Amino acid sequence: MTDHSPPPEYAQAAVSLRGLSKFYSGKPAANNVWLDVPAGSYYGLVGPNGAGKTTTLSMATGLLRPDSGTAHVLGHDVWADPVGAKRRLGILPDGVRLFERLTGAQLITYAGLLRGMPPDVVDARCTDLLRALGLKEAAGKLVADYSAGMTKKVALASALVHAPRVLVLDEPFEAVDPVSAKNIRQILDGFVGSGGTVILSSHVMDLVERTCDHVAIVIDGTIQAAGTVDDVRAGGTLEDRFVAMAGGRSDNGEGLQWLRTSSD
Ligand SMILES: Nc1ncnc2c1ncn2[C@@H]1O[C@H](COP(=O)(O)OP(=O)(O)OP(=O)(O)O)[C@@H](O)[C@H]1O
Repeated sequence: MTDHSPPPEYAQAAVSLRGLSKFYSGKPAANNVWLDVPAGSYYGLVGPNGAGKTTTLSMATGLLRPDSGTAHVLGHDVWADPVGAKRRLGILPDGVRLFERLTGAQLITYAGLLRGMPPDVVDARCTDLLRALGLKEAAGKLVADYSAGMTKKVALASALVHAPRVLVLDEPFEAVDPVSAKNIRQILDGFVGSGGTVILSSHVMDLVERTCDHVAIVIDGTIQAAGTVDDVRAGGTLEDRFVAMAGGRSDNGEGLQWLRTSSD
């Protein structure tokens, strides 16, 4: 029988990435990524467009098979023991593709039943989640008719219904209004407060700085800095550190003079 017990070196980490790489047409989208996300942390993953955040998170959660390297979730190898890893994971993937011909309530119910949960527990949690995320009125509406923010929220509810211990969220606040964002932050705060781990990617440095206790900066498919937010920002702001590392462009829109001169 295969032994799926966690190797001791991964026991303390919620997520451990070891040498994860993915190449497209010979170019690295993620290049030898090593990262330990401590259990109970609120971990931000930041980086410029195309840096490899989605690729890394997809490999870490079993959505994309790496060319090399391993990913463990609470000690369970995502590829060798997918059931063990995925039981503990809630995922909000990039560019969420959902069964849009279901209503919001049906989608959350489907996610719960797929996890093998008893129907009465699914029902109760579905009601709680719809209320907590402000979707109660839209429960009977087709997801196809949801706005982008509502879609994000129903996808988050579907990721939460089985009470995972690790949440991996790709751009959870994108397209979400400020009231809903605050609402989601409170839910995530409570989740981390009870010992859960949140990993989120975001382009909003201010949000990461205010919300997360740890952060990793990804540039060109590699982790350039990782640790507590205070360590990584090193006395400045996270945005300054990010821009310095990403090599901030200062061409001031040169080459777009035509945009500034009107012929009328
Ligand atoms: N399926 C694919 N086929 C080919 N190239 C890909 C594929 N997926 C990603 N890439 C490339 O890999 C690199 C990393 O992409 P990725 O989506 O991981 O970046 P990201 O940091 O999430 O970007 P963003 O912040 O814009 O969402 C990019 O250069 C992208 O073009």
